[in-house]
Amino acid sequence: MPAPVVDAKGINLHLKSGATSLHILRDVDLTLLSGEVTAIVGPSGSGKTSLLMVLSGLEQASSGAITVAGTDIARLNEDQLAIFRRNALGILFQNFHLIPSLTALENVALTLEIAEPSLPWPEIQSRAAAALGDVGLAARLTHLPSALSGGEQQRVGLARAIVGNPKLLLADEPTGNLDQETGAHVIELMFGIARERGTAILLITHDPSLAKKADRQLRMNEGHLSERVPA
Ligand SMILES: Nc1ncnc2c1ncn2[C@@H]1O[C@H](COP(=O)(O)OP(=O)(O)OP(=O)(O)O)[C@@H](O)[C@H]1O
Repeated sequence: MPAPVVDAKGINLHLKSGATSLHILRDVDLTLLSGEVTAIVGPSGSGKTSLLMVLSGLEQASSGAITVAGTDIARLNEDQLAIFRRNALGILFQNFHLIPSLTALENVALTLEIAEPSLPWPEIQSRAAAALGDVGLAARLTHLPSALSGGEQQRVGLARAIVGNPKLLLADEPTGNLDQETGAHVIELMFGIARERGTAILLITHDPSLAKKADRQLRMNEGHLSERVPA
């Protein structure tokens, strides 16, 4: 059996809020396999985003062990973590975070250029265009974000997240700003691309109908992560 993309064991996260220390993640274990889509649901403030922060190395766990794509991320310094994020991770946010002055193609190309600076520019452009084609935006390459619908902007975000072929795609409420139908379309594209390429996906969502489309559903409650028993 291939090694999991994410192997996290006994993760605890304490954060300071003024004089008090909050226990945000409590003995979290998580294994994510290549090509598998896992959804996390749970109440607001239960620790879902915090878990994504820890898995991406943006927040350091207080205890526990985390291996992502074969790398023990606790051993990496800030510079190594930045390289790890560029090479192994794709991240999709609720707010699309596109650069407003760059076209769809330039937004995706810029990410690839940063991740793989040695690639020749024509190859960067053709891979960025292919990623936009994969999300159905081949006819929108030269549009600025302001000339794209919300769903199209999030598809540019998805193209940007997958253009470097990450092993792990982290998506935090990626459909939160979209209507139900548009959101479902983005999710289907995302799941299809990930399954085809063997990317592991961790999706945070408040929408039970989207969570149901995942291979596995987990529930975060007060920092505890458990299997979700579907209603
Ligand atoms: N930098 C921080 N310092 C102190 N506390 C924090 C910090 N970031 C998050 N928290 C707290 O950690 C808890 C978990 O937050 P988190 O954002 O992970 O929840 P969530 O489940 O993603 O919520 P939501 O569904 O509303 O996005 C919350 O109580 C939050 O106030």
